[in-house]
Amino acid sequence: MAVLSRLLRARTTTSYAIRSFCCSYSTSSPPSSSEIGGIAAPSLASNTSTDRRNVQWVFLGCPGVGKGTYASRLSKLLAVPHIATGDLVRDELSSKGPLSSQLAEIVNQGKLVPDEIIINLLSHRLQIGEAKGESGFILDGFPRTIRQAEILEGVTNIDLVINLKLREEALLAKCLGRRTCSQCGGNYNVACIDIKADHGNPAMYMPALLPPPHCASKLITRSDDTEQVVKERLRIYNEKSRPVEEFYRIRGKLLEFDLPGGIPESWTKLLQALNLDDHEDERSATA
Ligand SMILES: Nc1ncnc2c1ncn2[C@@H]1O[C@H](COP(=O)(O)OP(=O)(O)O)[C@@H](O)[C@H]1O
Repeated sequence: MAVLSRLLRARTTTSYAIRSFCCSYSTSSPPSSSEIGGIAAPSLASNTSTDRRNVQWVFLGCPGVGKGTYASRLSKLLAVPHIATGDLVRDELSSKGPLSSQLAEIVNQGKLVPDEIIINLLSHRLQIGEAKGESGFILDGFPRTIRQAEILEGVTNIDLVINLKLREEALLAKCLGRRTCSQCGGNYNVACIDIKADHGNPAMYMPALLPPPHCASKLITRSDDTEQVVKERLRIYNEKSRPVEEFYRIRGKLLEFDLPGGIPESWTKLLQALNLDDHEDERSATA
């Protein structure tokens, strides 16, 4: 991981040409896979075997789709770190370090942070993980541009990219409904999405995820979750991040996943799509 973090940094701050990448993150043969709906979903066995490196997955999807929710659940299930670049940016903002005023302005306008800054934050996070003995990762919010995807491809192999999808009309409401408990850090959503079936689209119901009573008076909203800023983030996603889906689609790494409804239903279906449903049963049985 230290090598990965150093290479990431070198790759973006200089014109460093990476000729080879040889460590446990090198180009080992891709994990064995089973075909699901024409998409190669990894078999867990290949990713957890000790003679291979751990999973290296990426989550893509519009703001509000739920990348953080599902990436964090998978990270616990697979025992790999969930690394969200949005969280790294928010940590930097709250640290009041030298970058924070520049970052605040960018984030509060819904714009993307320059690649150099994001890669430095990510490299630093990977180095800390290395020191703690972490291996593998589930990236959430990175890469968000073709350039970031190319930089990542230049330094390591990504096994799988999960593209979470939700109907457009639900995304804004879900962003505006997000709340975090300022004390325990728990994430909730006060929006209840109830879309009727129309024009061949099925109905969709996502209940609110309400906080427990002890968090209810401590809820905060992200400063960039206002209607104007979310609309700008959605516009930027379509302009800069949508092409990243195609980048991975043509490389045969993209798993498209339409969220069918609320978390219990979507989680079960996501595990099935990833061939991980047996694994969760085993975990609960041995817990
Ligand atoms: N990979 C990235 N490249 C550039 N900016 C980023 C990246 N990841 C996060 N950011 C910045 O952090 C903000 C919050 O990111 P995130 O929490 O992932 O938001 P979202 O809910 O829009 O997916 C983004 O709007 C952007 O300003």
